[in-house]
Amino acid sequence: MIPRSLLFGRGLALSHAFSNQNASTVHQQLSMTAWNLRSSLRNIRTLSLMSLWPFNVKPRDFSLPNASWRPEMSKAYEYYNALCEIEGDEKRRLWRKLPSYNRVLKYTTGGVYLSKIIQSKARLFTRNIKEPGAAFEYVVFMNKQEKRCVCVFQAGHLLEGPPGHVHGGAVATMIDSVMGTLAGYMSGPVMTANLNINYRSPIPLGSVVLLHSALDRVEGRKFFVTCRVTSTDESKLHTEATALFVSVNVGHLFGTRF
Ligand SMILES: CCCCCCCCCCCC(=O)SCCNC(=O)CCNC(=O)[C@H](O)C(C)(C)COP(=O)(O)OP(=O)(O)OC[C@H]1O[C@@H](n2cnc3c(N)ncnc32)[C@H](O)[C@@H]1OP(=O)(O)O
Repeated sequence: MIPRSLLFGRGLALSHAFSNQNASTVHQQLSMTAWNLRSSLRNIRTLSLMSLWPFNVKPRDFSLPNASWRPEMSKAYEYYNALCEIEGDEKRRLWRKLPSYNRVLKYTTGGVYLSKIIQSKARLFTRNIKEPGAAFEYVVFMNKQEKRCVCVFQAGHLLEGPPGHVHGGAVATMIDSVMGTLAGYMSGPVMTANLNINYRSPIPLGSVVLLHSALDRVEGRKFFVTCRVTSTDESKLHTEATALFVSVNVGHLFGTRF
């Protein structure tokens, strides 16, 4: 929607210009008015282009550094971010930092199940807490050529399970999300069909860990993925997982299949 002030505000400037007796001032004001009109048209064009964007406003990338990040998180981020600058074969970059938004598409139908209100309020599970650092703070770096990715994850205080440690379900959420992101990056839309997790050592609340995920093999529509959660120096193994992702067509995700 274009604000009324944008459409009509310049008209006021025009009528004001003609009420002025001084010719050179009128000329000057007319030029200004023409400039204002041109800039309004530019704004209108930008607004109409933005209305094609499936989000209300330009989405915020939640995976950029913020004040809640511990030095360990920033250090790991800088390490992998620097890898993104290195060019491999055919001048292609091996590593890529993935942006991360808090919602998928504004108008996914979800078939007959979701009302318009629920659709408009839908937010990605891992990005629905507004306070920076309170829950899932993470960034994913993808290496498509090597079919693997690394996620730097800082577990916030709202993710407590056993006293002082991260809830197993929160760890599973991150594992599923990171493995699913890798499988989806390699193949297009996927759904988790099977997820197996072995918890080897608890993750202290507030600590920073790495999730190393790799594509093991592909059989038709089936993508077998592995994941290891370790300390940032990789000396400690926290969790191991394997999963099967099945590639689905868009109709499966958007509800038209059901
Ligand atoms: C950090 C970034 C944040 C970004 C976060 C963004 C990423 C988020 C990723 C999170 C992903 C999720 O949590 S997804 C949400 C949780 N998952 C779900 O709700 C999925 C529910 N299940 C389904 O919708 C369905 O069962 C599917 C899609 C999995 C499969 O159905 P289908 O498409 O009809 O396919 P179907 O013929 O049944 O199966 C295809 C092949 O897979 C095999 N198969 C199917 N299920 C299984 C199974 N459980 N275990 C073994 N094998 C199986 C079949 O035997 C067959 O093998 P063969 O005969 O061909 O050999």
